[in-house]
This record gives sequence, C-alpha cells and structure tokens, in this order.
Amino acid sequence: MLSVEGLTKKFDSVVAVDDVDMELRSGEIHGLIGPNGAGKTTTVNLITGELTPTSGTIEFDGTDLVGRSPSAIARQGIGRSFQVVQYFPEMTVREHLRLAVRDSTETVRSVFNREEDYEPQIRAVAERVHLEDDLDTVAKNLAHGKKRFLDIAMVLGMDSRVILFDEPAAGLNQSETDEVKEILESLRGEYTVLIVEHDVDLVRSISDRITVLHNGAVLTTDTPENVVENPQVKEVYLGE
Ligand SMILES: Nc1ncnc2c1ncn2[C@@H]1O[C@H](COP(=O)(O)OP(=O)(O)OP(=O)(O)O)[C@@H](O)[C@H]1O
Repeated sequence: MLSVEGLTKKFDSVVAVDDVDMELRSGEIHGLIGPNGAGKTTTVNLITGELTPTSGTIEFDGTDLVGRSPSAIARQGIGRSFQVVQYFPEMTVREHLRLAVRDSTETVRSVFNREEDYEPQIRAVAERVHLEDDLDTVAKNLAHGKKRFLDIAMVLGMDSRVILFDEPAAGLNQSETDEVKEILESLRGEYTVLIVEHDVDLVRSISDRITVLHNGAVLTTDTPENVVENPQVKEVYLGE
C-alpha cells in the first residue's frame, strides 16, 4: 500500500538515506530500527513530505507522493507523531482532540457544526489512548506519558490510514511503555503502522516485520525472530 523505492537523501556530502526500498503492507505493524544516525527520522520525513528526496519514489495506493506538501500527504491519509511531543500547553485534551477530529473532515458544513457534534468522536479516541478521564485537563498538567498518549490520539483523531510513529516510547517509564505497546497493538489490522523506536524489545514484541537501517541503507527486512538472529544486525546494532 505504501512503498518506497531507491529512496535517497543527501545533505551535501552526507548520504542520510541511501537507496532504500521498503514496503508497508496494509494493516501491518512495521518496525524501523538502526543505530543513531542510521537514517530513520530522515526516512519518515521523506515519506511525510517534510523533506524532498534527492532521488527515488514514494508510492501510496498507486500515487507518487514525491513533491507533494506535508499537508497534502496528511490529507491523503498518512499521519505521523513526532519524536518530541507537540502540544498546546494551555489547551485541554478535549480541545486538542476537537482540532484533530475537525481537521480530517474539511467540509464547509463542519466549520458550522456545533461543538457537541464532535463529542462522540473525541470520546472514542480518548478512550483508545486511556485519556477519557483527562478530557478537561490542560495539556501542560498531563504527566509525560499522557502527553505522549495525547500525541498518539491526535494522529488517530485525524483519521489517517497509515501512521508513522517516531519514537513513541521515548522518555517513558516501563508501565507507560507497556501502555503505549497496548495502544499500538490495538491498531494492528485497522491502520498500517511504521514505528521508529530505540526500544528494540518494544519493536520486537509488536512488529510483524522489521527493517534495519545502517548508514542510511537497508541491512535487512524480515520477521522480528529472524532480525534478532541476523549476525549482521547483531554486529551493527544489537551488539553495540
Ligand atoms: N538537516 C540535516 N542536515 C545535515 N545532515 C543531516 C540532517 N538531518 C540528518 N542529517 C544526517 O543524516 C544522518 C541520518 O540522520 P537521521 O536523523 O535520519 O538518523 P536516525 O536514524 O533517525 O538517528 P537517531 O536514532 O539518532 O534519531 C545523520 O548522519 C545525520 O547527522
């Protein structure tokens, strides 16, 4: 459903992403791992249109995404979360979710709809990320883990079909990480998910397949079991 071929991004002499082929199959959870500087975030930024590839193609349901703006790509149904959670400190969880839910509908009518019309959607998304009791809490007062859940909720609210998560467990404690894992697992089949994550145990436990990047290039794409047994992967990544 989403495939990149020959994807390359150069920053002057640095080849951040080097001839990457990767396919996200419909409904799968796909892990993207690799040592620091391997090109993971650059790959995500190329898919979402924040960066333009030096060469290569990015095809989503038969359409080439290269050259489209980030907002056009988001409208096509590709959502993302960021490494550093983005939120409005003084806005409540409900207000955040209202923005997310509203963005996806984009009709003139939706602008004039009453606020209450969004409540069922807001509540459904909040329940999904365990924030149903925090709808009236302003974002700055949420615990760090819950800020991360809010970030995930914003992407879900936007009704994307593909979601790219950039380090969804960054800075979380073990119980928060377990909650993120549960939330991500609940997306399997319903969304196509790419997860960039340093927590290899988390990626292993929830991914259907994993792509390992090293120096911008694909080392392997395989099942979690095979990836962790791959000697090259052990050498460049797991054994570091
Ligand atoms: N805007 C930029 N200008 C110059 N070089 C860049 C830029 N962005 C990334 N790079 C370089 O490209 C390479 C890949 O970076 P990238 O952030 O994609 O790696 P990563 O796998 O996401 O790393 P990390 O795990 O540390 O987040 C690195 O060598 C990085 O220094």
